[in-house]
Amino acid sequence: MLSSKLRQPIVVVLGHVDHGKTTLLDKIRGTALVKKEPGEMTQEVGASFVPSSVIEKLAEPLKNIIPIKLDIPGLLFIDTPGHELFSNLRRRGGSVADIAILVVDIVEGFQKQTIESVEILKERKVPFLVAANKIDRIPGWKVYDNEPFLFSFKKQSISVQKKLDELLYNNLVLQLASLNFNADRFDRVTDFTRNIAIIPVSGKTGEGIPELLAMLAGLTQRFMQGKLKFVEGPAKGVILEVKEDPGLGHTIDVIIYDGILKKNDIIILGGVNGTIVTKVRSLLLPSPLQDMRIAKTGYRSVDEVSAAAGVKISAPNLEEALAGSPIYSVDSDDKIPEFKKIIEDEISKVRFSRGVTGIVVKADSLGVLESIVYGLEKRNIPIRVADIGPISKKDVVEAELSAKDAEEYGLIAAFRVKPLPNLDTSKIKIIYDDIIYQLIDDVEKYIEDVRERRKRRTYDTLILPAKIKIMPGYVFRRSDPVIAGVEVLGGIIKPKFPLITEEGKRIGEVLQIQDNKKTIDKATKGMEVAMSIKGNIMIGRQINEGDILYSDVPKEDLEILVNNYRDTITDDMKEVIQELIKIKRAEDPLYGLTIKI
Ligand SMILES: Nc1nc2c(ncn2[C@@H]2O[C@H](COP(=O)(O)OP(=O)(O)OP(=O)(O)O)[C@@H](O)[C@H]2O)c(=O)[nH]1
Repeated sequence: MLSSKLRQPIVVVLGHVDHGKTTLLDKIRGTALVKKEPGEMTQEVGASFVPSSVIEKLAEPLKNIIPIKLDIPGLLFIDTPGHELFSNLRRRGGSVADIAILVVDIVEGFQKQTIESVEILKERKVPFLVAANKIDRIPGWKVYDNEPFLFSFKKQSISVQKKLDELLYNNLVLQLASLNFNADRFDRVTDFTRNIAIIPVSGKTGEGIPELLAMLAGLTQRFMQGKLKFVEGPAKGVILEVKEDPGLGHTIDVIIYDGILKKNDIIILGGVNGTIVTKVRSLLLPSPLQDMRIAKTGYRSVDEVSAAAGVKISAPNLEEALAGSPIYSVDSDDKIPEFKKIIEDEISKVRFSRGVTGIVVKADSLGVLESIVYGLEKRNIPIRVADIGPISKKDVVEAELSAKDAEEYGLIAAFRVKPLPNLDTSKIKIIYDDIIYQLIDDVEKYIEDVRERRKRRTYDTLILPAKIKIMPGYVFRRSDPVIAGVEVLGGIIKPKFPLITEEGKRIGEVLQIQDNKKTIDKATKGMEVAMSIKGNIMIGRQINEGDILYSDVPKEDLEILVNNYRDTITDDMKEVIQELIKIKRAEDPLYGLTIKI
């Protein structure tokens, strides 16, 4: 029988923050719970199983539109949505997840993390469909709880129907097209191998859930027969999370995607300090009748689990187990070296030390480390070391070595890891974040900032605040360039400084300064000097004798002056700064906002 040969597809949920991932997953689980017969739903760790009988029941009213006869046993949903756990569902060259639901708020459309989700799905080669969520928020939408979308849609007013299709087109179809994906509302797709199906749903009201489940089941069954073939042999899986459980010590939550895992099996997995070979002490599943999401305490022990399944493994020596690492069971000791090598090879691709000038990346799990490295490399940020575990002396030394070549790379990007005690990290920068993409953004921004600052860092290259007055009766040349006697009223003026009027209008830049016919490189308060000013100006037009001019100090230069060279600021320069801030604020409300003088 075919049905016994296919395993359940593993489904993940991704999307932008607050677009409704958790609500949608809860609704799917809740809907399934209502429709199930006693004993139909098995308990899992880190995942929820929705059996095909439930999906068929939910899709029954739709049988004329989406006819489904399911051969897969059901769908296995990974319970925690989002990038971080998804990263740990890694498998060589791809993901353990068979299909993903990309949740997008239909009203808000694609946001930053939606695009990042698409990128990460592309990278891991996971097909996806789109849940256009929160349709109940469309103005005028009438709620028909838990109905198939197509039924509820039919009962909406023409204007609401139009609005939905408009939002769907503008916020989803066009956005996906810009990422090179063809997509359409699921009931208009004729070729599912070329088009991504968009299913309008509401995680709040349950509308559209029947179609969402039917599409997931139908598509995986139809297009993934090969991948879903169940193999009776030893288990293959991935470590989702490493935990310390009361009374159990260190355990690992594992997703088994192939084969069967039995109590007392020898298992091989990746550890922080090398591969771990151990023996399954017990296989644990949540106790029956317990909400799987809060199943933290009571577990029941089983003799075996078969793919696909989420299970907690208790075994000796799991303290150093590595989330995101592959895990294999073997049926004979001879095979241990072979699988050890497979795991070592795979892990060494993700953990590396290259000796190039670049940053150091430290993370607490293999999958996350891999995602961060991938994200940084896509932004052309070089990486010297990528590794697991707390920040050590060696990491700091590596970052310091990079900093010698380029200050901006004297940086450690840390994901859920901390420095070891008593570590001197004063010579380098550490950026911490628990959100992968935030960390990548922050790293990129820091590198750019250091570069930007370096460009202007030295005092000699700063444009300093200055206030000058064109002395009446001392104009020697009215234009091209203007040559006039000026009095320095405050600050320091130098050749090449751009000048502005009291109204903030740019009028040219200082060409040369002379004192008693000798060219000088700067003039300070109280000096009366001859100055040439180049620019498209004429005395009598844009400026007049007796006018006051200021140097046009860029915002960054002012910040650097105040932050790094505070002791060079004289009282008269301070006054000029205050006047400059007033002038420049008219155009840039942020000018001088961050400085204190
Ligand atoms: N009206 C409406 N509100 C929804 C729907 N789905 C989710 N929400 C609301 O949107 C907010 C965010 O929902 P979550 O499920 O927490 O979103 P999430 O994507 O899991 O958010 P994170 O876990 O923070 O990334 C909550 O206030 C939900 O009640 C929906 O279909 N309709």
